[in-house]
Amino acid sequence: MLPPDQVSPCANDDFQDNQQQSNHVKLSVLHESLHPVTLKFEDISYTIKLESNKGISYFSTPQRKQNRAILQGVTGIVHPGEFLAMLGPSGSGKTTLLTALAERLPGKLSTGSITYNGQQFSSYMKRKIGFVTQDDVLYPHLTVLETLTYAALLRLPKKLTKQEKTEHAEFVIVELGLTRCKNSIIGGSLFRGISGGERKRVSIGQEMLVNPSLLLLDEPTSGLDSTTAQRIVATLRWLARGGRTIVTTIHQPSSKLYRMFDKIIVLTEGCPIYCGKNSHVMEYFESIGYVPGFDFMNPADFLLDLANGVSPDTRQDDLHESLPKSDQTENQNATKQFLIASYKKNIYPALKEEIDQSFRHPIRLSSRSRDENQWTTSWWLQFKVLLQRGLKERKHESYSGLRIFQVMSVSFLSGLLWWHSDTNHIMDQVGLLFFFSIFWGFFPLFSAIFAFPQERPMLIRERSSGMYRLSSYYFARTVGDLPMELILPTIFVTVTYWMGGLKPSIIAFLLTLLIILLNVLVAQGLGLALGAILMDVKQATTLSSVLMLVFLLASGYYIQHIPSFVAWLKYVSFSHYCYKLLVGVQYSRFEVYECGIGEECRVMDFPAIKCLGIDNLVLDLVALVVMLVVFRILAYVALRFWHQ
Ligand SMILES: Nc1ncnc2c1ncn2[C@@H]1O[C@H](COP(=O)(O)OP(=O)(O)OP(=O)(O)O)[C@@H](O)[C@H]1O
Repeated sequence: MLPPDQVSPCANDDFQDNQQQSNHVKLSVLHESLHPVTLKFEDISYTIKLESNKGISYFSTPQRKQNRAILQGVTGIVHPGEFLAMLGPSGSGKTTLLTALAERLPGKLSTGSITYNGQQFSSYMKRKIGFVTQDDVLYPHLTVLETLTYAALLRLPKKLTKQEKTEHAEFVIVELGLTRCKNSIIGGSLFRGISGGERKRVSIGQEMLVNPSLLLLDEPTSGLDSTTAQRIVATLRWLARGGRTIVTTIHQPSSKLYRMFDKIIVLTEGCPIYCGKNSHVMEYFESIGYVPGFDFMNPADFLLDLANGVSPDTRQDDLHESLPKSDQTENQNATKQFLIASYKKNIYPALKEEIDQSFRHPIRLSSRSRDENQWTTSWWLQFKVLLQRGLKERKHESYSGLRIFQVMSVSFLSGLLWWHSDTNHIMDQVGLLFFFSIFWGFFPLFSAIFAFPQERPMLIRERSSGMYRLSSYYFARTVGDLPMELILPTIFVTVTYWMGGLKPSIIAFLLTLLIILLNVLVAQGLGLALGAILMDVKQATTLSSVLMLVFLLASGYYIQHIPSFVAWLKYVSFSHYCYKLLVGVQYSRFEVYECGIGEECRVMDFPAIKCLGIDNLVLDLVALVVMLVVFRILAYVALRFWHQ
């Protein structure tokens, strides 16, 4: 396999001759762009509203929202096969521009337009764009190989077999120099995994896999050593030569790296001061009076100095000499203003003409491309892969010893506390049934709240690139949680039911278990819905604790004479239905208990049970099933609202 920097730009034929058959398949998918894209952006301006408070006191009145221009009049064109870099000081708007080009800005552009082959952004284009963000959003418990293999399975087209997709993932690993750490876990904030540079390469690899026509990268070399950075930029250049359009932001490239770009845009405070061919940049600045201070200066350093308003010592004209030298900031601002004005006068007209020219010959997507299935993989495959990935990622969490210990210890303790209670101690027995309904309401509810808010960044990233349907993700996530959600209550009920001396009947035991499992699913559904609606763990936890407290009190165990104007509360409490069903299964209509010495009373007349009224159990069952469906639909709708 040829290293990327040795690949000739037009060497597709040589390539095919030199590579083995298997490599040929991988390279053809990775190297050649099947749908070249010309990216044009014209007069882009983007403004955000900032809310500022005068003081930091809670009592200070909020000031009016201020507008802040982040981008102003940025124009450019990048053809297939070109590699464009955005340069500029920190805060100059590079990331914002890149995000705008990926159509992922949270707000709308104030002015300007972005087109892809002369057409607006579409769901078709969404799948042709690869976007590598500055922060790597990766699953911490997966290995490098697993991360890239799952991405390959989800993102590569249906026509490739599983084996071929896996080989692609392996190929990208070799290509990005990740072989040594391919079996290491990614790692997170609480446990160490691969290094920051390796994480960045995994993020790039995920996007490389899909053979994007337009690849946008936010600082792909930050935190990397110069050799690795060079290798990555060489790979990107190689990808560009395959007919892709590649745009990257870059902070402080070495001169060697800098020379690999075809075009550059230099930004200062959101305004462009240069946009065009890399080979012409020095010539241009020389023409307006700026040359590097010394012969071997890195051009990138020179440009960054200019973007910061720092003019080199050897300025050839004395245009600014009249400015007061003592005031450095003013001087720098004047330099920036001069550079912006020069751009508008000298570069913008030519750029505009180039864009207008290319608009006359818009590249039309072939009807085949337009009609191409919106999704690269089937619903079922997406579901299977997401389920498998979710199980792997969350097995530490779901099957954590701590969680199992928590449930087992509570079940043994409850078994001991209610040890062989019998019907004669009916109050205790009813208490155990109520405890079942409440414990298996709280536990799954609070576990489920975290599901969607925690996975949101990943979902945003993957859905933005059209990786899978929301429905396949939703089903995979909920189904993946089921085994542990159901195993733990099963163990709990088995231990506590028999230790607690409840009705010694297999049927009664199985019915009790089924009711509790249904209760668990309802509580889990409510947790998922609250998490998905609020998308904030803190708010969802607070609301859930209030709800559970209301359910606890309104279920009919603690208070038997609830005032009629709040009595309806029990009808919205799933714990109430669960408790009622458990009591109904445990006691038969004509069962008696010892209510005094030698005195027998009907169980149905026991105050707590009488108040509960255990007739119409079918209706209670229906209520639970309806809640199960409604909460899950609600969770899905809320998720769809957040991830349109
Ligand atoms: N949502 C926002 N709220 C407040 N300020 C914002 C927001 N988005 C962007 N900005 C501001 O816009 C400016 C440009 O931000 P951007 O991230 O695009 O810069 P950058 O050139 O990529 O910086 P860096 O190189 O440090 O990543 C910054 O000053 C930033 O603080």
